[in-house]
Amino acid sequence: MHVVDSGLEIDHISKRYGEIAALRDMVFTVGPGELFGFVGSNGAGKTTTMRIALGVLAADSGEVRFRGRPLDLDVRRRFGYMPEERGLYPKMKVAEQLAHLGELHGMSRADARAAAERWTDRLGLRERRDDQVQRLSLGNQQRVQLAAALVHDPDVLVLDEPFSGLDPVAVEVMGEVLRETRDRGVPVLFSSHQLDLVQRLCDRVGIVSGGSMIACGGVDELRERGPARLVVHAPQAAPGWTDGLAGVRVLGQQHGRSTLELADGTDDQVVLRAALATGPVHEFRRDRPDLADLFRTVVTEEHAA
Ligand SMILES: Nc1ncnc2c1ncn2[C@@H]1O[C@H](COP(=O)(O)OP(=O)(O)OP(=O)(O)O)[C@@H](O)[C@H]1O
Repeated sequence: MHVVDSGLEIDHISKRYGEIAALRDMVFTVGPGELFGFVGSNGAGKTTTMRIALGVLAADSGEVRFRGRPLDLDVRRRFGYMPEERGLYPKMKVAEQLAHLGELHGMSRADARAAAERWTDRLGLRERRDDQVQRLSLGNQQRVQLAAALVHDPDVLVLDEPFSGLDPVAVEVMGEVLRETRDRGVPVLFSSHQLDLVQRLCDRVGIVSGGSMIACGGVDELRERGPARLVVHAPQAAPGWTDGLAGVRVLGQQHGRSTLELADGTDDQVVLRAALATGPVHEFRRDRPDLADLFRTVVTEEHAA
């Protein structure tokens, strides 16, 4: 029988903490070989979702499945997790700690040591292998945490804000490792407040607000849903040059470069002619809102509803 790998399915999860409804009917799927960015305001429910996805917290209702199976201990052992509250043993040495975690996930001692060596190399921690974790900088502790999530070659990777506090080089390395992991067919779910990074890295993104998924889809697909924009660089145009153009809203103007939002059906050639009437036009291009704009729009609409 051919079994379709449905990846990690979060199926209508709800969770209350007393009076607080942390999650209401949360639904999404991270397919095999998919890098999924989970974004939302503080307190939106990302960490709660991830903890339930890993089986470290129980849902009030709904189900999490991996490859069609509800979570049990065997399935959970094959998960890799980077929690928000970084749970490493502070006094243990880096390589020792990683090998220990590998063994806890069922690896032989030799395999666990080899994996610890491989990941410390890959994540630029070679020089730190024999340091106690508590002596490392926060960014390096985070690299160890990523190594800890990967050391047993997991089938699923779930990372709670893996990019926060990393320097630009570490951000690149982290991004590469996530893409490589995805390319091996692993579903990768991570949360972040760095929307530019999510836009650049992810295949799909989910925007969560008030404990529910309010927008979910391919990054380009979500951006396409937003209103069209024009970027116009007309250095001699005075502020107000678009006044009187129907369906045109000015989003920003700086150094002769205007970002305009066009209502549906607006003829951009009318805008071009108006720009040319001011003098030379060095740039004229269509654009779509980026993820940060989209986030602001959908979260504001949700709050207003
Ligand atoms: N142990 C707990 N006891 C009571 N309330 C909790 C607990 N953990 C989370 N909450 C509440 O549940 C809601 C969701 O919190 P959660 O940590 O999942 O959000 P988040 O999206 O991860 O936020 P952030 O971006 O700030 O990390 C919030 O209202 C939070 O205050």
